[in-house]
Amino acid sequence: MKIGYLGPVATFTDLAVRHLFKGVESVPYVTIPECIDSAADGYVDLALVPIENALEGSVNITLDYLIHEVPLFIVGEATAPIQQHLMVHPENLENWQNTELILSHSHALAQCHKFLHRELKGVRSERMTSTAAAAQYVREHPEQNIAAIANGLAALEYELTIVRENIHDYDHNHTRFIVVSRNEKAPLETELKENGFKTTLVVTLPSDRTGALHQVLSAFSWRNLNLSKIESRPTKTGLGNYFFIIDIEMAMDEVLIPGAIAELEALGCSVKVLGSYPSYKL
Ligand SMILES: O=C(O)C(=O)Cc1ccccc1
Repeated sequence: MKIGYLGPVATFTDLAVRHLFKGVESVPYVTIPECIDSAADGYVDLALVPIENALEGSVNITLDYLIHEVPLFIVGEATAPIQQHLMVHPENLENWQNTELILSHSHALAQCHKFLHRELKGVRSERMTSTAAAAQYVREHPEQNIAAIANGLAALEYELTIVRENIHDYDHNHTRFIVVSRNEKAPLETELKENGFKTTLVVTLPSDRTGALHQVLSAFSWRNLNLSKIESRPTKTGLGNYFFIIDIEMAMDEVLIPGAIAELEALGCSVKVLGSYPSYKL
């Protein structure tokens, strides 16, 4: 089995792959769409990508790509704690406080916003495709006095020196990753024990119907179906048109979820099941 992930080596996504799938062949991709495409095209069996961060919210590119671009299913999810560190090339260690540029993934920069504002005020920051891509760039450019925000494995892998540890602004910094596959029932060969199940639906409301969202939510509530997330994303067909992405805290069954879907369809909604899958804590 092969699994694609947002690379290069030592991203947080790579750490999640290593925890979830010990010893499995993994293939790094530069961007989230490239990674998802590799699963859609069958170069890899599964792809693992970040979808949501506790501090920064959804990774929109992941949601949008799954909804609009590829016929893939979510077959698993994993939530991992995230610790961000500031690191520099050892040749710039003495002078790191005069760093001129901070590189990282946009979510990592946002997770350390207060730290950067407090301790490195006025220093420019630039987004990279991932935290590890930032660390790799810093390794390859010792002539520049720059720093990366990334994890401890990236510091080891790219031989950088951590100058400030745990610079994320809030302790409860967790990221949710999803595993996607062309096969709705692809088994996850993991030794970890699941921590519950989820089913994710994409619901499009009938346009301009008063109270439609209220009716949608009541289809879940009177069946006692607990929702762990509801998020709207633009359909990209015009201002004011949205999909609702709804996570139900339960595996697909034969009665309750199909009943809720039938009720939503009777209300004029269109419903797509993005997946019903086990959930893991890393
Ligand atoms: O850039 C990475 O290392 C990723 O895997 C994406 C990401 C960025 C910030 C927090 C969690 C995941």
